[in-house]
Amino acid sequence: MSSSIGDNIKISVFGESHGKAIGCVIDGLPAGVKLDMDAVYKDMSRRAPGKDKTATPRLEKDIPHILSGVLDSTTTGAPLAMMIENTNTKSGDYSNLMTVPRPSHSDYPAFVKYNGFNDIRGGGHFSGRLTAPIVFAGAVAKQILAQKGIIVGAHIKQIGSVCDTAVDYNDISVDMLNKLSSMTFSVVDESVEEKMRAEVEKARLNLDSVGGVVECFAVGLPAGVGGNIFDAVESKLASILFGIPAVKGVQFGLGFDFADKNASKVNDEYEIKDGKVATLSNNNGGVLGGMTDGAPVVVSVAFKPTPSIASKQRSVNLQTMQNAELEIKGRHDPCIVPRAVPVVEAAVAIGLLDLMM
Ligand SMILES: Cc1cc2nc3c(=O)[nH]c(=O)nc-3n(C[C@H](O)[C@H](O)[C@H](O)COP(=O)(O)O)c2cc1C
Ligand SMILES: C=C(O[C@@H]1CC(C(=O)O)=C[C@@H](OP(=O)(O)O)[C@H]1O)C(=O)O
Repeated sequence: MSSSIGDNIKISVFGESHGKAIGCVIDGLPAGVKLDMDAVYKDMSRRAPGKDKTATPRLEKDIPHILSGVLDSTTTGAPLAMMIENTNTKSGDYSNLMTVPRPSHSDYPAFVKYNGFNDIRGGGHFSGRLTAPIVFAGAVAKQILAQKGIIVGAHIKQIGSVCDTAVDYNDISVDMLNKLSSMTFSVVDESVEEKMRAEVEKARLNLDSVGGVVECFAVGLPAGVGGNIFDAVESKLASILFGIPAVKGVQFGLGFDFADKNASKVNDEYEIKDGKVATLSNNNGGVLGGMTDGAPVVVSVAFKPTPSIASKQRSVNLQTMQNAELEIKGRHDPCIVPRAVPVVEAAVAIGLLDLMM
């Protein structure tokens, strides 16, 4: 299993959802970075489970215990190891799933790849719970980026059929991003929150789940960050974003919406603004030729509906090799998207920091 990423900042994530603990080791951090632990706790609690009806009822405090690499709240330059205890597991809910895999979860391919030795409880190492250490690493990365004038923030673009207000990709303010990063339900137009919550509640009451999109922005990047071909900003960020469980689509700028357009309508033309080169629009999401062009980086991330739903589904019994019916017990997110906002911010911050070191 490869659970490590990064060229300059190397991050390794460990643990299982129902094991003793989860955590990460971050190697390559500069020494002397004063960490604002309140900001770290804030991001951890934005993601933490058990908060409200849009989330799994599994309540975890998700307090990060730093084991090494930080002294007097300041990085020492040694690997930063961090651990979060799992305190609220109900493993009995998973007893039938090793023989009857859940549709659209990792159960079946993991059973085949690991010869049935994988820990299936709570999704094991494949669980969305492993995004807690990613958020921790991202909170550290965001603070280092902020010292360079780079701010990352994201919002819930869509849940089911309900959309947040469209953001002008060429006019993204630091104030808006800081506000989004301080919210537990991050939307630009606060009047859509109730409708989004209703969409999740409708799915939950129907013993179902619902998908959505998180849109993330990074402002303050100079032009020329990134590289060509496989070192492209898009390649780096996508490889981290696709490591988030349930992510099934990543697009930069207009992404798939470019397909039916003519260049004359969507090219990002240039102008000189305050003596500097600037683009008149930002349909490319701030990336050209794999490098930043100085406009905000804009990436949208599609999440599928949570696979574990309470209604009856068709599956198979891997012991008898017969068709089987499956009723999933347990505590699942009726929608992953609200809790995934800080996870997407973290993935983008980790990728950008790695590119900039
Ligand atoms: C924050 C977060 C919470 C999640 N919660 C659940 C959950 O409660 N139940 C579930 O079945 N899947 C949940 N998932 C998604 C599964 O972990 C994911 O669908 C599964 O590992 C299969 O991976 P894939 O969807 O990327 O193919 C969650 C994902 C994230 C990021
Ligand atoms: C615990 C978290 O989310 C879990 C992610 C998850 C999955 O299959 O991905 C399944 C559920 O696990 P359990 O059955 O143990 O409650 C979620 O609660 C978390 O995000 O911290």
